Amino acid sequence: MGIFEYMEKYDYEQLVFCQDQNSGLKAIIAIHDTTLGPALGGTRMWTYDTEEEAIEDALRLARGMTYKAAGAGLNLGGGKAVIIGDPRKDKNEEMFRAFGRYIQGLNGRYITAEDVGTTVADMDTIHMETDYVTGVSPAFGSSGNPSPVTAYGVYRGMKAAAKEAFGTDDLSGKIIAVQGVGNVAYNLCRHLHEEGATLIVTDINKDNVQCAVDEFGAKAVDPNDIYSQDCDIFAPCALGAIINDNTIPQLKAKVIAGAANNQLREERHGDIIQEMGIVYAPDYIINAGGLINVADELQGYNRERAIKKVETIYDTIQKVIEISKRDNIPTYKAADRMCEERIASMQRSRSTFLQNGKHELSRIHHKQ
Ligand SMILES: NC(=O)c1ccc[n+]([C@@H]2O[C@H](COP(=O)([O-])OP(=O)(O)OC[C@H]3O[C@@H](n4cnc5c(N)ncnc54)[C@H](O)[C@@H]3O)[C@@H](O)[C@H]2O)c1
Ligand SMILES: CC(C)C[C@H](N)C(=O)O
Repeated sequence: MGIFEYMEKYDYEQLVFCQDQNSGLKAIIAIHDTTLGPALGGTRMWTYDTEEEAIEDALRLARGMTYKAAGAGLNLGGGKAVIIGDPRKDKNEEMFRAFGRYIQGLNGRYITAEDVGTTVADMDTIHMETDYVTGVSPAFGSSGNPSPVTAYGVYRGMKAAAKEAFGTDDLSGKIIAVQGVGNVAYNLCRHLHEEGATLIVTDINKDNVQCAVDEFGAKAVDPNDIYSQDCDIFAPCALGAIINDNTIPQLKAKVIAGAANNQLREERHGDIIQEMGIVYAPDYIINAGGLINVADELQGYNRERAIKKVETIYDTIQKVIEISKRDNIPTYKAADRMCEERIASMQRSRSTFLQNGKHELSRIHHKQ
């Protein structure tokens, strides 16, 4: 499919290519929809095999952010950036400063933050060139690393999903299988351990696994065995597309609630797990805590206010479950419906003339 054809299919607004020979910057910024506000989404740095793969990733992730912001009740649109390169080898100051200038050139239509392969330090470098960046160091009055807040949101959403499946949101005594013990899941495991849950963990990084074993008394299993564990809740916190034809028959959990983006390989996998009676907490609803946290910076960061908003992920998951029951549709579809309705209602909202607004006549009036 051609790029314009793909953009038309999902109604993307803009795709920006950024190149800087000196630093080696090759970046793509995708802006999906700014109906609700400026497009906020992280910058991913990854060794894409082809340029097409990088474009596709930027476009797909940008659209995901439109839904994430709409579902979280934020006045933000969806965008995402990708930098082609190896985050362990190819980073340099000039690259992120050149990238910052490209973001500045968009004049606030796109605001960036961390994603896979980028860090708070990278955001600080971008911040040298533009204010349209969040997740900057707390030293600048910003919110820093979003992962612990994402984890708290996942914990809250997991409790709401557990309430639906087990009649109680108390996770003490529940057996929870966690896939990937990275930045988000480490913090999630801490909340679950403190509440008295029993943890089963896996990761391809042995140090991360050992950490969870030592600190939270977790049982470690091989990466391929995580799906078939006898557990109450499965928390995917590593990769996307892990709910698929191969893994679904292995699942014993009654709840799927984790941080990973794009958990369903295909939509039909969401239909299958619904039919199996599994309560699925849609990924972009349950993992919106990091976005909510960085978005708070736009009003002057207040951690208490951000955390209060992240807590409402519990209510949002409950709302999605209600829509799913009301309309007799799987939870992933219910979440999409809820977000699309919010965006559509803002698109329909009447455009009233404002004397101090952006209309040509308003400007004439002010000049007088
Ligand atoms: N960091 C955030 O604030 C945030 C926000 C929203 C969504 N997410 C999503 O949550 C997920 C985790 O994010 P993170 O920031 O913790 O990333 P991370 O890279 O810190 O952690 C991911 C972990 O998964 C492990 N892993 C990779 N492949 C694996 C496999 N096959 N089996 C088992 N473990 C494997 C990695 O070794 C790593 O420890 C990602 O999908 C990310 O897109 C993160
Ligand atoms: C804005 C960021 C915190 C975005 C985050 N990487 C996410 O996927 O939600």
